[in-house]
Amino acid sequence: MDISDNLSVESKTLKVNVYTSLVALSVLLVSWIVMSQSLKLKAFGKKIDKIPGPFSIPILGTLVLIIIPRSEILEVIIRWTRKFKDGCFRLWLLNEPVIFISSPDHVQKILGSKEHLEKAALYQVLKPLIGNGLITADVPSWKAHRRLLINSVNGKMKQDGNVQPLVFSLASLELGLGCSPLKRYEEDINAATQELFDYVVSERRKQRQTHDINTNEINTESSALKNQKHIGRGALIDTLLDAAEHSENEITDEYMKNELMTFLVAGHDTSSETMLWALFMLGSHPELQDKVHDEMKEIFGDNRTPEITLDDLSRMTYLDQCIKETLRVYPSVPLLMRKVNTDVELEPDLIIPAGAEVAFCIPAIHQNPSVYKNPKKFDPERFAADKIADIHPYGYCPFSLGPRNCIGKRLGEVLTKIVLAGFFLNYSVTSLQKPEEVKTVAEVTLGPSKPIFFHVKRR
Ligand code: HEM
Repeated sequence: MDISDNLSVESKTLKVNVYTSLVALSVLLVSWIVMSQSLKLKAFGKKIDKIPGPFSIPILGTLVLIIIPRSEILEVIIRWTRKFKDGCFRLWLLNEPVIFISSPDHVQKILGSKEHLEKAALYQVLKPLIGNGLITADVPSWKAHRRLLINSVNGKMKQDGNVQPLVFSLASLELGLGCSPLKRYEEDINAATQELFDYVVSERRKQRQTHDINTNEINTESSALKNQKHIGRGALIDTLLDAAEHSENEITDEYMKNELMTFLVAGHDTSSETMLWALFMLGSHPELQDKVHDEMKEIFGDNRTPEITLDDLSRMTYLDQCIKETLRVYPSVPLLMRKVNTDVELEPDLIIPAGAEVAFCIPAIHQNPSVYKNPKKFDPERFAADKIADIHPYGYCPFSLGPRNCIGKRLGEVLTKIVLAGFFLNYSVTSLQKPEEVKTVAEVTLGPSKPIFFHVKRR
């Protein structure tokens, strides 16, 4: 064996040693990461378990949830809200904790804060449908886009005193999409809508270009003609296209379609479920329905097909109370969820640890007996002008509250009101089932567990 053989054996041994050390180091590193993660999780779990809740076991979580039927789940959550101190309890969904809160002061601490704007992981299920639109957006892009869109949602209504066109473009579609036969074709509708948006975005872009060329060619000082360029603008799609023209906004076609889909999804079923529940409640309380009809007659006299204006809507105070009470008893979005970024001290002995997911069960918040006397009763008088101030501002949240509330709140209210106003001016309705016979099913929106039947009569 010569010296070069020795060197080659030594270098092989050295290589083996380096590999062994690297493998050992990697194993150590991975074990350290796993251990520190599991210690963190254990510490996190311990903090969560300081919050009371129904019986749960490690890994499998709160087992009882498996056997509760879908139509009972809301009632069970409301019961737990009443059972646990301060209306706060934790559930374990397998290994993932969720903390439910319901007291208005606690709700305010999270929804009212600028700190806790992040949505919970559950919202990811909506991403295939609406991508990074406002509802599912992460906080930085939400901030940029919310600022951009808010004026186009509310501004359009202020410009057009007559709100009827809004209803024809949105609510007629709403009533169609909200009804159950079409639910069967949901996938096809979604695919077709995406295709439609492709078409709408590209056509609108072409139209705008042609219009820009024409108005530039006219080259006149007439302000009327200059303004023509903006006729029809102010719609959501134009706000997005305007923003896309300024590259710093990074508005892609994909984002534009997702945002249009977000507004369609967020605006339609919510408003149509509200209309449905309002019909059901007023159809079950004929004396309240008569008051609504009297109000319509007072505003419109014998005109059965009026062009309803914003001014007319502001005079419909009793109908407004009925819609508010409908949204209290049947909030069309039953569940909101956030992830908190810092520890939140709800009470000195009740702390939500940073990183936890918090759920707001709106029906449970709306049936809090310390906010509402006799909470099960449908009573529009709660929202009369001289009583509304008695309601804690965070005890009523059908449109959520705080910085990340519903951007379409005003539009949703106007749509619902105008459709119901037209209806009660011309028709009377009787619900063929009693309220106690119809249960609710909480999905993304709050629907009835079975079809509701009405008898409708022309007045
Ligand atoms: C009665 C009708 C409506 C109800 C009850 C309602 C309720 C809500 C609620 C509770 C949220 C918060 C969701 C969450 O935090 O996860 C929300 C968000 C939202 N709503 Fe509505 N909504 C209604 C109508 C509308 C309409 C008509 C539009 C659009 C034209 C709309 C667009 C949106 C959007 C885009 C968001 C996300 C806002 C953001 O994260 O910044 N909503 N809505």
